[in-house]
Amino acid sequence: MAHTKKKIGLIGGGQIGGNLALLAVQKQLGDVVLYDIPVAEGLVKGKALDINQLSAVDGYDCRVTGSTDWKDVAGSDVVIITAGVPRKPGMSREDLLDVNLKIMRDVAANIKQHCPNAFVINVANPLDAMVFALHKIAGLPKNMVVGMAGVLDTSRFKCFVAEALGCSIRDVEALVLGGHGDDMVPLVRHSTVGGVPLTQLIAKDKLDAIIDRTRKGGAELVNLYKTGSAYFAPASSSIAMAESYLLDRKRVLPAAALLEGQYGLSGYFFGVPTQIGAGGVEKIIDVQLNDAEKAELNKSFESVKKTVGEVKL
Ligand SMILES: NC(=O)c1ccc[n+]([C@@H]2O[C@H](COP(=O)([O-])OP(=O)(O)OC[C@H]3O[C@@H](n4cnc5c(N)ncnc54)[C@H](O)[C@@H]3O)[C@@H](O)[C@H]2O)c1
Ligand SMILES: O=C(O)C[C@H](O)C(=O)O
Repeated sequence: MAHTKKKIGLIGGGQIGGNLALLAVQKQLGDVVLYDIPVAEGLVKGKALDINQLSAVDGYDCRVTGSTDWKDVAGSDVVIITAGVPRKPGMSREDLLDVNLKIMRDVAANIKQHCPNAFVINVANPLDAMVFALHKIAGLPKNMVVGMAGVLDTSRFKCFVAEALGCSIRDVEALVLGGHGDDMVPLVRHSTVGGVPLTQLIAKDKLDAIIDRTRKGGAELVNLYKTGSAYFAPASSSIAMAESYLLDRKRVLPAAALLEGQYGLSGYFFGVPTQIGAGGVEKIIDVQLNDAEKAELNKSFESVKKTVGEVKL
């Protein structure tokens, strides 16, 4: 019988990779191949077995295979890359550039060979530079390559707003643009709670504190965990993007996409609102910004350009 279930290739079976596999199965998005390097064979085989046994309890019909062979990943509809080292307290994401670029060279070359038709979501840091390298090395069409950061950064912002107001997180709408770094741009003017502008609900000093906490949200988790970085929320955020592609939901989600003139910027992957559906990144939405917002976005873009400038392919 022909294989009709979707196939999800997860590259990296660490903290985020394992959670991605669990979520993909729980949402019954498709069969999963959890790939890692040979030294981590027991880890991916163990996680696969453990999740498959949970499936029996809960009645999920999607299977996870733990593998160290790219041939098993071949033909995936979606590939999510979490292969890479997480930072430790005191480090910036940019400090990971050399070590993670080495890993990305290997991963991107294998994607080119084994999964040329997949929608590929990169999660590894430094995010915007890694997705740039991935796109160059794998040679995939621009609409089929994205970086996950904006969904997570926006989700953090919404979480802090809901906490500050004591309101349901469901009614918080917000948008964080820019690179996945400390100068990301939470767009307060475009954020609402139940349709009411956020600026009417939270005093400026409190809002500034929320913006600051959002910008440093990754480091807050790194300082708590001490041996690595966030993994539950990053996994959920990546699955939201994969799901929108696989189910053609056409959700509008912030993602690092290749800019070609939007926001007056070009040539780099950068966090902007995108529409993700069966065509991958089907649209990039050019939000109208005022001068102050534009200046903040340009600053964030310069930071991304600087890091990408250090990428030697
Ligand atoms: N974009 C974001 O918002 C975001 C959020 C959290 C973490 N991250 C990044 O995601 C990455 C992974 O984080 P984690 O917590 O899962 O780390 P982790 O250390 O738990 O897992 C990483 C896995 O990658 C594997 N790996 C190494 N080289 C590989 C290769 N060549 N091919 C396949 N797998 C390989 C390792 O063996 C390890 O199992 C880090 O770079 C981290 O900074 C990004
Ligand atoms: O902060 C990190 O190093 C991991 C990730 O980018 C995050 O924002 O949680």
